[in-house]
Amino acid sequence: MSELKKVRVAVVGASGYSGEELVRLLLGHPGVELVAVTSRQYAGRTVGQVFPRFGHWGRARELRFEEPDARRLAELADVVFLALPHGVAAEFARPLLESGRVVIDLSTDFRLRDAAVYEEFYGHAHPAPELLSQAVYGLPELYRERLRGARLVAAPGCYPTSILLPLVPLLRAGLIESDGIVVNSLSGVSGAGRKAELEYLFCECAESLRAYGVPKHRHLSEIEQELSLAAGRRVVIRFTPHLVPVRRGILTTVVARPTAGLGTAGEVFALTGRIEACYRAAYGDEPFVRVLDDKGLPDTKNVVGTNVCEIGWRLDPRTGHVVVVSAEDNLLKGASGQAVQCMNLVCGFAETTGLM
Ligand SMILES: NC(=O)C1=CN([C@@H]2O[C@H](COP(=O)(O)OP(=O)(O)OC[C@H]3O[C@@H](n4cnc5c(N)ncnc54)[C@H](OP(=O)(O)O)[C@@H]3O)[C@@H](O)[C@H]2O)C=CC1
Ligand SMILES: CC(=O)N[C@@H](CCC(=O)OP(=O)(O)O)C(=O)O
Repeated sequence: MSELKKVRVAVVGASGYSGEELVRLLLGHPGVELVAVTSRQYAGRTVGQVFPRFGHWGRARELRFEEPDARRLAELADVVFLALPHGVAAEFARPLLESGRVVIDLSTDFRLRDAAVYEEFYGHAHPAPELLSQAVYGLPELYRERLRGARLVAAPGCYPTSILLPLVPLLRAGLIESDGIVVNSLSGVSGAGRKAELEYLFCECAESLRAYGVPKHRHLSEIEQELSLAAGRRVVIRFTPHLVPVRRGILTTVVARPTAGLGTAGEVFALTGRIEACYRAAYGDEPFVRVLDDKGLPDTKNVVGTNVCEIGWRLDPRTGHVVVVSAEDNLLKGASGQAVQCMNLVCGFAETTGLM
């Protein structure tokens, strides 16, 4: 990619929470020019008017939200980010891809390989099944090589990222059993999007905690798809998401059974070494995954505002389990930061550009 010619990028759904983060990251990205942002409710207003915190950027004072129009976006931009509700994203992806544009989709529309699984979890037929085979699952730590030069990127969900990063290396290495895995996740309220719905009003969720999506949250579809690929056999997990009264951040706790015994001090010592080596091999060189040493467990305050997923773990010889904890910012490593990381790979920029 030439130093002089910037990649022209657009964000569809730029007034939502993940769209806002994309705008912030792309305004500061040295390799791109943000040429268009869309919002139906704010069309005509500048980015600086809608998001006063961006007002110090000259570009934010001149760039105006516009009505979403796929044909116009295809004329203006080389790369288009879709930060739209699922279903709507596919409607934009199809014409943009037909016009030869790169699409980086943050919704669930292209994350599943099998349209029948989509139908099972989303309750309706897939809106563009013919495009599924060309989508690359946008988790760079797993699919880096396929992302280079991809035309359609399906950025993973926030819960899936927080679950796949800790679990995939252990499954691939055969260090844990693929059955009986239990996962609990806690999400900040921005995970639900910037919409006015009763259950997300301040008085409904402040100082209160609740589980939801039990027993079959829609993210199970992509989580089990990717865990099954890692294990080489069908994996079914028990997953319970919770809403917690913070603005952003996800904390996930995974409990799994090691394939090796934990009955003696020697076995504990041996498995400790194998898990350490496994994570070192998987993430030792990764810029956005931080595996903590045996004194630390993840804490969302250390990752909110960053594109980092933190992972920590403990063996529990008393019950014969391994407990792995991860923390990430749902709007960054769980959404927009990861999408920009993918764009960097697609466009040939250094992977950390605009994200450090
Ligand atoms: N929030 C999170 O933590 C994460 C979200 N995601 C996914 O990313 C996508 C965006 O999420 P999020 O930012 O939270 O959503 P928000 O609800 O905050 O924002 C949605 C955006 O889409 C626009 N929009 C909504 N409906 C339409 C439509 N029919 N046509 C055109 N534009 C529309 C809205 O603007 P306007 O109404 O003004 O047009 C708004 O800009 C979703 O698919 C979500 O599931 C993925 C990972 C994490
Ligand atoms: C707190 C909350 O409501 N979270 C959302 C997850 C949002 C998200 O990650 O969106 P995708 O489905 O596009 O991945 C939920 O549970 O549906």
